[in-house]
Amino acid sequence: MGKPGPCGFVSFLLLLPWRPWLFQNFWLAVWNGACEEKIDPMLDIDLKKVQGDFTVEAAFVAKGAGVTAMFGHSGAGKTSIINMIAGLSRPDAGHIVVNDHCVFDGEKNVHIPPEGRRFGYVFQDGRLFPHLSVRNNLVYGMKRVPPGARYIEFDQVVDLLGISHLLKRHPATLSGGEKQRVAIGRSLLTSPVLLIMDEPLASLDQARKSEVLPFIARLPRELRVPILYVTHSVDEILNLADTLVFLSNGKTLAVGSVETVSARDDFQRLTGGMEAAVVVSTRVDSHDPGAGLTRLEFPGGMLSVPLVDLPVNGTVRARIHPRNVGLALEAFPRTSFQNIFQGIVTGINDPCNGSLVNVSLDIGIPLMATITPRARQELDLKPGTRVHAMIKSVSVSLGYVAT
Ligand SMILES: Nc1ncnc2c1ncn2[C@@H]1O[C@H](COP(=O)(O)OP(=O)(O)OP(=O)(O)O)[C@@H](O)[C@H]1O
Repeated sequence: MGKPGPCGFVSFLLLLPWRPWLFQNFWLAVWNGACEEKIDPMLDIDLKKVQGDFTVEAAFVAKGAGVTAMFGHSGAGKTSIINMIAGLSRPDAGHIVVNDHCVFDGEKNVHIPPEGRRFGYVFQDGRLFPHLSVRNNLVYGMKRVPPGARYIEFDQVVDLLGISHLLKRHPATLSGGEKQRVAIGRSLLTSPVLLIMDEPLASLDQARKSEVLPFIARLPRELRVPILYVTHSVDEILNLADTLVFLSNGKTLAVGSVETVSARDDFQRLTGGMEAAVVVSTRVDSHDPGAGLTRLEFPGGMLSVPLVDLPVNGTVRARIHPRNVGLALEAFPRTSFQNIFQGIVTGINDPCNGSLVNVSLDIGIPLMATITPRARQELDLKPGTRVHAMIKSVSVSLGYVAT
C-alpha cells in the first residue's frame, strides 16, 4: 500500500518496555465493555472521516470467525480504514465493534488507544527482530499478555504454522515464506481479538505465496481468530475470503460473499475484464481415479474437474474464466467436454480483444464466455439467444479455500 500505515507505529509499540499492569488496565477497559455491548457480529464497522479532499464513509458487518477481505483500487481508502480500526487515526463519527467489544464510538466518546485494542498485525515485510531467534520472536508478544487473557498457546501455533524445525534459527536464515509464517505466529501469540493482515503476501513470489496461503486459511477455523485482510490480489481473495468488502473512493460499494461481490460488473472491470471469472462454491461429491476426474456439486448441478486431492465433502471454490468457456447454438452429440450447460445470453460487451458474453445458465448460475468478433457474428448472438456453454477447464482453489 506504499504509505505509512499502522506498521511503523506498531513496531515501535512492540519495542517499548511495556509494563504488564499498564497493559492489563487497557485490556480491562476493553473487556469490561467501555461502551454498550453488541452481541453477534464479529466485525461491525461504521466510519466517517474527512481527511483533506478525501472522505471515508465506509460501513460493513462481517459475522463469524472468518476472513474479511478489503479490496479496492489504489487510493480507495484501505489504509485510512485500517488506521482507524487500529486506533491510529480517530474517525469523525461512527463505531468500531470487534467481537462484541466496542473500541470506538463517536457518540459516546469512546476511543480505546491502539495498544488497548488487542489487535494483531501482520505486514508485507514480516518485521521480525533480527537479533532474536525464531522462538524468542514468537514469545516476545506472548510474554506481555496476562495468562488469563491468552487463548492461543505456543505449541498450537508452532504446529499450525509448521515452524517447529525453525525455532532455533534467526530471521536472516529464513526464506520469505518462512519469515511470514513466523510473523503470523508472533502476532497470534499475543492472543488478538482481531488479526489485521495488510498485504501479507505482497513481497513473496508465487511459490512462496502458495506455501503460506494454506496456513492463513486455517487460522480462522482452527484458532477462531477473525481476520481483516487487505489485498490487491484477486487470487488471495478467492482463496481466503469469507466476506468481501469492495471499496471505491472511500465508500463501501458492496459487502457480501465472494461469489456475489466478485460477480458485480464494477468488480469485474476493476480486476481486468477478460481476466475476471465466475466463482462457484462447491462441495467435493466423489472421485473417479480411473477417469482422472473429481465431481464437484453445487446448488443446481455438478462440475467435473481433473482429479483433486481433497476429501469428499470438502468445500472448494471453482473459478471459471471466460476464456475457458465456449458457446454453441446446438448440442454436440459426441464431445470431450465434461461440463456442458444450457443457458441464455443476457448481455454482450466488446472489450478490445474480443467479445465478452454474459450467459445465465438454466441451472441458476451466471457464466461469462470470451469469443472472437467473428464467432459472435457467425452465431448471431444477442441477448435472448439460447446457447450451450462448454466449460473447457475449471480452476479449483485447492484445500485452503474459506467456507
Ligand atoms: N492524512 C491525510 N490527509 C489528506 N488526505 C489523505 C490523508 N491520508 C490519506 N489521504 C488520501 O486519502 C485517499 C485514500 O488513501 P489510502 O491510503 O487510504 O488509500 P489505499 O486504498 O490504502 O491506497 P493504496 O492501495 O494505494 O495504498 C488518498 O487520496 C490519499 O491521498
